[in-house]
Amino acid sequence: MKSSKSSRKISKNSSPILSDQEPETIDLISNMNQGVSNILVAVRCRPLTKKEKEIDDFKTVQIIDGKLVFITEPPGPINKRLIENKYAFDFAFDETASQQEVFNKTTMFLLEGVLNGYNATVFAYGPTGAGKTYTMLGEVEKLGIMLMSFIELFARIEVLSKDRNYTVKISYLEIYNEIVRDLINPSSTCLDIREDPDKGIMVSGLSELIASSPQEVIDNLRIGNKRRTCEPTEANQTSSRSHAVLQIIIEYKEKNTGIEAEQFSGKLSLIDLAGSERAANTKNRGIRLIEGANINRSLLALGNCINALYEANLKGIKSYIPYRDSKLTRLLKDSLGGNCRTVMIVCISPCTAFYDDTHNTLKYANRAKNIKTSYERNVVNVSYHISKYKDIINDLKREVSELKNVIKNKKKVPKIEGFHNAESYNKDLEDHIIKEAKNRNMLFEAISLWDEQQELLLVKEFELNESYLKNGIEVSKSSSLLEKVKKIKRSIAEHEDRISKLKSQAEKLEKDRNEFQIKWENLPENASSLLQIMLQQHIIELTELENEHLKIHEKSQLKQKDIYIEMLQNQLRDRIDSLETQIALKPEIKQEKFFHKNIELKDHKGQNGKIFNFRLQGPKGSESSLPPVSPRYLSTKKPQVRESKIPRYKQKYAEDSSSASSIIDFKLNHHNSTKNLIKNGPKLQRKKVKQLFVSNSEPESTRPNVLPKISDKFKVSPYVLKRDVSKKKSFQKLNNVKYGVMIRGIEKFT
Ligand SMILES: Nc1ncnc2c1ncn2[C@@H]1O[C@H](COP(=O)(O)OP(=O)(O)OP(=O)(O)O)[C@@H](O)[C@H]1O
Repeated sequence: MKSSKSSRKISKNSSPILSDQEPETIDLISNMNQGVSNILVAVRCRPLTKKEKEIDDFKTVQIIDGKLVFITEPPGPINKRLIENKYAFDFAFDETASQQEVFNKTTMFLLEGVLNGYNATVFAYGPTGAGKTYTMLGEVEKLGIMLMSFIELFARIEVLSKDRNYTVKISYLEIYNEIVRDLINPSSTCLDIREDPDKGIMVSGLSELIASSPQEVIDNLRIGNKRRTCEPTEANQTSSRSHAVLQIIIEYKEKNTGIEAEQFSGKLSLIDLAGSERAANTKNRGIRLIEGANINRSLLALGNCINALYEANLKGIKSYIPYRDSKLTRLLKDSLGGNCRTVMIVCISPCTAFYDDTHNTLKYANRAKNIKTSYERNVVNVSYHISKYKDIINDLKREVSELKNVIKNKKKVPKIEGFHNAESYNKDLEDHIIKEAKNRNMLFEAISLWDEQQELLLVKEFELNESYLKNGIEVSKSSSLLEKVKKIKRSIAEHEDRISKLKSQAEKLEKDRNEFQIKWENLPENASSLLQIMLQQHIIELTELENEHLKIHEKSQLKQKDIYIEMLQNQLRDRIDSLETQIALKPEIKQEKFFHKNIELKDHKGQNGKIFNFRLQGPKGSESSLPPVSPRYLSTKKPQVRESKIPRYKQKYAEDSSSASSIIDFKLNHHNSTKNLIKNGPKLQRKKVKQLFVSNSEPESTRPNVLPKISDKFKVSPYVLKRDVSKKKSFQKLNNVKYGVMIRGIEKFT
């Protein structure tokens, strides 16, 4: 099925719905239809809750004239006087605005477009607990925009069905921790976002439900919402931790036009974004903190796209919009910049505690006001209707006359010696440029996908580790996660395969490119310099492309590092909690000594050294239930080893010896808990790991007595492999300890 797009504006006069609208909405719609603006930004301020009123009933937000928002910084110990800022928006709703009023002014006018083959998006943005879910989904007696849209759409379809055959499809997904999940059919996990040349942005494998009544949709939405990831946070008891995207696809064909009728399709995307939040406010830890980081990252990416669209608009140029920076922005690509009308409902709270978030949100929204994009109708071309032939013939005529002009101009070019050769070289070079650009694009795309999978792998492994911590030896609870991890690893391997093929293709193309210059040696100077310029320009473009990609790649690498650091912090926190519990339970263990030691393990050539931190044990007796660390952290990541003549742990000890950490000075024994894990734990672990303990024979004074630094990724695991006695002995000798440890993959010790 091929598609074509035709630009057509909805004329104000032909719009039956305009008569239903408030006068100010009519102007805004008319502006949008004329391309004066493409995004409508409305602010909605929720009332103070009962609890908030009890603490402090000062309101930081005042709404004036339905458009102006005044925000007042609450007086504090430093700022005694009130500082006020003012912002103007298309609409500003105060706490008294009803759900119906918000719907009528912000969403109702989009429905006509959607029923006529245009795209529209409404998203609620704002800090956690500011009223996004209330606005989009609503409550039992106070239906939100999603449900009201359905009721209104079906009512209109009933009227329009006299002349048209309509099909309504819905999909409902969430983006949680950068993973796309189907909320209607949850069996399909980790969906991929793709760009289809015909259909535009699409989520492969996402289920689409054909709906015949609003009730059916409402029922499905309710079920979907129960599956949505919600957790209580400090700021909101039922905080949505994911971005929920409901898409309504409306397809229609005119009746009585036979099979040649065009099929139009309009899409309404209704999005309840997860709350923007500051970690300090929410006091989130562990997985919540990672969620928060992911939420903020995707909202930041959304902000960056909005900024880039704004800048492009200001300069009147087409520039790079970083849609690829997050799943959310990739999904919203055709809902922000392209063929779409967008409404942003900015939810804020007047509560003093929200002041900073509210102000930042208003600044963010203020930028979004000025975006302008192009608005086109979607036409799926079943077979062009006879009435469209005229347009096509006119287009073809224009093309023929342009081509004629090109030929005429070419004839005017003076003949120069060697020009014929130059033309054929020119053609070869052009073909080559196209090939090389395609190859680079595919390579960068493959690397981006690889990056995404790596990020996903980190998140999943973290979840797996959390699951071990929570469920201990219950393998079944982790088995689906293990499956996912395996699947992701397979996908990473496939991407790596593809990347290596594309890289060798790129190398070959680069070689061909260098050979071109040799061929041009016999050409007249002006012809060869023309070709040189073309080649240089091509190289510059490739470099730009590469730089752009590198930026994206670097961001992803940083993101991976962030996730990794979060994981380690979390593990460390758990371990400290556990230690503290131990201490509380067994005060007598405080007397004993227990310490960490960094040991560098090298391969048989004395290279590829890895530093591992081993827990060195004092006398037996006390037991610890310290949480295990995923074996992956030992095996897959290469630690950065700093070059130094003094052994690292001694260096570190020398630096830190004065700041002794009391926690590490306690004697703790992992032996029993680890033995249990090995005995009862997942097969995988049983096979791979066994813990050996190293008795201390170091003089007391050289013991490192500080916690390992977070960034030293590989210091924390206590897992080592079973190996033969001779190797253990050589390790003992080397490290001056009684028992040695070995890691799989390291053949010998030096
Ligand atoms: N306009 C409003 N009128 C009355 N109550 C509201 C309004 N907006 C929000 N609330 C109430 O405020 C609370 C928080 O709202 P909501 O859950 O919609 O916030 P949110 O922005 O979706 O938060 P999160 O991002 O954490 O999911 C809810 O109890 C909701 O009922």
